[in-house]
Amino acid sequence: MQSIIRIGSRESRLAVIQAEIVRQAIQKRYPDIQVELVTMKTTGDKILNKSLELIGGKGLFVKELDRALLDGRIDLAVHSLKDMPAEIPEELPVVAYSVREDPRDVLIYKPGTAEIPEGGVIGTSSRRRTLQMQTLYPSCSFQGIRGNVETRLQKLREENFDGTILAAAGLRRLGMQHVIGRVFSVEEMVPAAGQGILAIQGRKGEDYTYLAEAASERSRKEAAAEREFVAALDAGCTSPIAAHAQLCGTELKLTGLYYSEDSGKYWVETRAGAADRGRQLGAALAGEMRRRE
Ligand SMILES: NCc1[nH]cc(CCC(=O)O)c1CC(=O)O
Repeated sequence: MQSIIRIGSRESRLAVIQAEIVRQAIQKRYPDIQVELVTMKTTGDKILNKSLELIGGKGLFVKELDRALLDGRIDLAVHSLKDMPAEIPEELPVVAYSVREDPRDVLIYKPGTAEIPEGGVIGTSSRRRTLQMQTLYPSCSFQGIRGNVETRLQKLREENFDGTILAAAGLRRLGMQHVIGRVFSVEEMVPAAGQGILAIQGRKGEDYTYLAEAASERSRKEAAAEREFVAALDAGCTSPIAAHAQLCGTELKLTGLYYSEDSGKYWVETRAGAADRGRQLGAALAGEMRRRE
């Protein structure tokens, strides 16, 4: 085993905390190995003023780390699984999935308030969240809000927003769960595929048995079903298609959200299948929902 392990991550505070979770898990098991974080700015982080759609989508947040992994400047990269594109390069597979943090989305009210007023303005750039919020808060309007978690909370304080929606996972990892106003159930607001799970990416053909204790089989199974559902239906990174799976014993329960660009309607459905056949379950639910359109 190597004497030093370098873990790459984006520079945001949340990304560093997430990489640190993985670093500590490895360090705890292998105290004699040096485990280091290497942070880097990604194209997606540099161009915050343009919409993700214009600049080329999710992949932008991972490209620089992919390159560093290929070059051997880092040995692992830690990502929020939900930010990873459907197509992951074959040479850079996900070699472990973390235990899942709270997968739910939450609503944060403007500081000093405890509700969204009639006709209020919700800050979100996510079509998935906007679509489901229109059902929950039909009188509200929606405006884009971008940046990392801290920036969005700052915009909520200073700009004309009555609320914003974030992932509970990110807030909890940042120790900022006190800002949470309302927690949405995964049925009310189907989370993004992979939400709350950290993906640890490595190089093909290398031995990553040292990650065994940092990895969750449960997350791997849930992620397989969720990501297959999205991959089977997805038109692109800004599509509102969403999925959430829960392992219950030997069974996986998968909830999928399917959106039709033609009709502007969406459907949420749940289906169960064998725990070790997550991909088949994701594909089956996707096929079923597409036919229902
Ligand atoms: N889109 C940004 C992003 N990517 C990952 C998280 C944190 C939650 C997670 O790990 O799934 C967030 C913040 C958010 O959506 O509120």
